[in-house]
Amino acid sequence: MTETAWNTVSGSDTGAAFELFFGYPDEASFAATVQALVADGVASGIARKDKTLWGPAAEDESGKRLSWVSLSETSRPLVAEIAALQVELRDAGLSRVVLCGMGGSSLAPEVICGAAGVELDVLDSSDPDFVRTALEDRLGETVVVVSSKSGGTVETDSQRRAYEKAFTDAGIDPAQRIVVVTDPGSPLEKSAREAGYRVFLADPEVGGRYSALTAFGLVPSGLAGADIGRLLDEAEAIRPALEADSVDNPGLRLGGLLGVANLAGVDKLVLANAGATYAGFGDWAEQLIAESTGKDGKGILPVVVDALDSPNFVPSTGDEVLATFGPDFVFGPDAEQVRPTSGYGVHVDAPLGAQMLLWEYATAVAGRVIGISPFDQPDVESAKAAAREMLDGGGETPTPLFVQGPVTVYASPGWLPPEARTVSAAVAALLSELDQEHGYVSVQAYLDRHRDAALTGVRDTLAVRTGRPVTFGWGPRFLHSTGQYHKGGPATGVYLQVTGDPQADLAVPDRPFTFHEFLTAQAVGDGSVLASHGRPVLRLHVSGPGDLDVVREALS
Ligand SMILES: O=P(O)(O)OC[C@H]1O[C@H](O)[C@H](O)[C@@H](O)[C@@H]1O
Repeated sequence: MTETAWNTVSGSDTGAAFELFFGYPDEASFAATVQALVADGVASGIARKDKTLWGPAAEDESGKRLSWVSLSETSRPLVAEIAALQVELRDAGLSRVVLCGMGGSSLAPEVICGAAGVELDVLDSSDPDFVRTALEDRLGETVVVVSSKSGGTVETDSQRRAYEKAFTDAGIDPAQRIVVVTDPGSPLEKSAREAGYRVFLADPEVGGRYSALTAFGLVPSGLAGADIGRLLDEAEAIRPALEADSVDNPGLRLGGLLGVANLAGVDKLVLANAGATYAGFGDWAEQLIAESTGKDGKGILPVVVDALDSPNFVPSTGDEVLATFGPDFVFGPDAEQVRPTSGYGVHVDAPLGAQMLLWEYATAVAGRVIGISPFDQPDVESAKAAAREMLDGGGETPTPLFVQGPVTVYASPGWLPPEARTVSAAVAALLSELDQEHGYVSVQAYLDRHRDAALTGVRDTLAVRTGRPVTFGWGPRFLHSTGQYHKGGPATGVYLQVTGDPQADLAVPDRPFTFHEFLTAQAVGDGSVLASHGRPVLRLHVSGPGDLDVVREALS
């Protein structure tokens, strides 16, 4: 066990409500890193949108991605505009809000609404059962927010088409029900204007995963009834602390800690909720950190766990920073409290708006320390291209290796021994490929994340079985989050895909593919890209949702 030095920083002197508790094994390198960040004026540089902070190669992207620093001010006019629309919609009897959007266009509203205790149905899937269930629920009271920064994300486009058809078939004018959030000049802006939809344009100089406080975070959340004015207040209150070139700056400290840990070979961040009301924060932070840092063979893999006693949080494997968010203090020098094996731990207590801005700063700072550009996502496109190729009839149709009962087994070439001809043997072979120093297991379920929620339990099962970090992601949602890290980060993962036949497929209106064909193309496409990076991919395809028990058994 590495000895840890513990340290706190709080906002009590500045009037901002935050407290951070840090632990690190090597005080000298942590202090030197933070002092260098102070001396280089990194905090004030980020605040004034200095695009040179991440090196010449990153300048083009950084130059158009730094407006998130002042959103607590620049987004303020949206609050009244959204409130007026909310009243109008409520008066028209529209009490249910559905959000169609992926990654940065849906993860923030999900956590904001969860924290506020207001209902927001997030439709971030191409699973036909999941989409159909959303379409069939209270259509007469539903308003749909379609959010896409690029305006070209196929999942979001397909969901919009499905809702347009459902409204039209029900004799409802889609223009009365669809609200669009997009960047100025996107294809979605054009088609939405032509269709007569209400359009909110977002700040184009903010990337998707930094867009929580833009129209992408605020419009769906405000329409669902969250107090978005307060969210902006919380972010505004912590801004001075984040912009200060001071060793007490919580963004420099958190980012410095992540960066120093990563340079020392610690490449996972196990994130647990320690009593925060904003439970989905881990999923939001996962996208921010994985997409921002996971590239050029470097990066930090977030491992989001359910609870403080989840495997991977206790005990940890030694290549992880343990992190908690929320009010409950769990780390400390006492043996009674959690002691990270790597020596690196951090607890962040702050209201949601402050928490979001703080992690954005910290991620940008960590990017500088690690030496990557925190604003691009160079490897996300490869999976999209492979899915497109499959849908266009190109790409290789996968051949099953064997069938066992309701499970059909596929594997990427070159690693599964020919004698492994049961599901259990195939799983054991995949897990035997795990590097014991830095390896991780990524479980990727291309299923209905509401109906099949019980499958998430396999994360803990596999974490206990392997003693290694295990992530669980729903496809295609994770493709817009950890997907970048899987392909761009260190090549240490083993990948277990779970796919299934739907109860019934669903056509994507006016497109030459169905939702199930699209979902399958996404799984196969991403699997082929992972395999092309030399990583082992095992796919277990079940005949129906009832057959997931067989998969669960094979994993235990
Ligand atoms: O908002 P959109 O343009 O539809 O993009 C949704 C998501 O797409 C990609 O996966 C990007 O890597 C994400 O950063 C982004 O949040």
